[in-house]
Amino acid sequence: MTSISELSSLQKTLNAAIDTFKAELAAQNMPELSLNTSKPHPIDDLAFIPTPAMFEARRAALASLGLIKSLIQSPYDALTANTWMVMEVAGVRLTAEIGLASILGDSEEGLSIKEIAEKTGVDELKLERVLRLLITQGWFREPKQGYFANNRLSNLIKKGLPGFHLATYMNELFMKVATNFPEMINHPDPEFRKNTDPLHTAFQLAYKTDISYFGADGWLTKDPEEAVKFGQSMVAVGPTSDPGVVADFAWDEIAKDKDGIVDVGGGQGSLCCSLAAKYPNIKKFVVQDLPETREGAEAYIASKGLTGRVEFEVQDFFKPQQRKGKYVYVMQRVLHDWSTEKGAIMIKQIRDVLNEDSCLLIVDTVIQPGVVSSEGQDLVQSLLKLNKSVYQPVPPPEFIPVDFGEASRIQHQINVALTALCNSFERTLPQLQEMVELGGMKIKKVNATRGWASITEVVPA
Ligand SMILES: C[S@@+](CC[C@H](N)C(=O)[O-])C[C@H]1O[C@@H](n2cnc3c(N)ncnc32)[C@H](O)[C@@H]1O
Repeated sequence: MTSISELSSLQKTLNAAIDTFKAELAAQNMPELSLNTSKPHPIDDLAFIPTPAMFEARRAALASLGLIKSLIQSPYDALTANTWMVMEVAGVRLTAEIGLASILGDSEEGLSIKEIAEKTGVDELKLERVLRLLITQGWFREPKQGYFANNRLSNLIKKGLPGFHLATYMNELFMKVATNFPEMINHPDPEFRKNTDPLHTAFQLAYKTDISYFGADGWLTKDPEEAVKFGQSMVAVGPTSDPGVVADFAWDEIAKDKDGIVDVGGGQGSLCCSLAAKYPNIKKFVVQDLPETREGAEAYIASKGLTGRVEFEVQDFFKPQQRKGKYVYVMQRVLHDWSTEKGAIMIKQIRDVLNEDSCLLIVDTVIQPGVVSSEGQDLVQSLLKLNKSVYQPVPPPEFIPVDFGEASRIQHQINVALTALCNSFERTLPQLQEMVELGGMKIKKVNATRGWASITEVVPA
């Protein structure tokens, strides 16, 4: 592998990906993309689902762009930029907390830093420094010197929008936890290092507590306000995977002649609400979670106008499952919070109520390795072969890692974030298999979706 062929190959993949992306925009009569406007683009709609070709072109473009950046950038500059990346994360939280995006609204000319300072009460010179840093990373824009306006990214963190919860609660939680993460992994006590329970994590170190974050006696249970904020943040993670989960699986077929869908550990019910809106023939949706989630879930379900069709019920997923019948049980982003042994106990509770008319779906990411394929396939050929209606991922082109590198960043970020928060993790396929088998079940099929989640069909062993 010479560096010149690597760069040329990535450039070719990038060009093919961008050509496809532009052609898909044009085919859908969508406007050109721009970061120099306060207007959102139609593809920014949280419910937007790209065509399979557009989705794959975006993955390939992000993967090649990420690698081209690493190839071209001075490695020492990359190290230096990484050192202070944390200030960008802090800067996004600051702008969300002071409501800057809401203040700027959809003004194209923006507001002067003086007006912004008056409206937010924040020192203008300090804020200007933060904004200029954020602009280098695509947040906000400076239409004329000293004036700042929203763009497609900053629009997402307006108060009341899901992105606001990511940029505030989730941002702060993981900023704190991240500070102690190296100490967790490389703890002076070897017993702490080896421990895989949720009581030996960066969370306890950072928050100086001896309770776990999740669980019946955990941090969220003891603080209902915190539980509501966490629930809102989980809803906010949804748009990165929900549209694909809803669109890329035959939910109406699997739920046909069944009593309904039971979302075990379903949080505020965002998945059930999205499914209820798309599949009117599915009879009933039940969101099961801990008692402290009820208030937030019922408010969320009501806000979607789905009270009655989607109902909340209390169910501890470590205790025997109360719903016995012809149900499709779903566990989304739940097993990844627990060790393999605990996950197997949760799976066993479902297995105990399964009959020939019911089934279990696990919705979680399946972690792929970062290995670079030496026999990558030409992206143009792969895109030409894509089925237009049923989503199937394309194989990685030459020099693009199996996990599509930058395009799988969120999966890997959450994988490490889970380790830091509760000593759990996203699973590779063999790791998922191990947990499912320990729970007395076996994997029937793994279905890819346009997003980071896979839908794994699991049946009794
Ligand atoms: C990471 S969130 C996932 C929520 C939802 N499934 C989603 O995809 O947005 C994990 C959920 O598990 C719930 N949970 C934690 N321990 C539980 C238990 N013992 N029984 C039932 N739910 C529990 C939490 O309240 C939280 O809503």
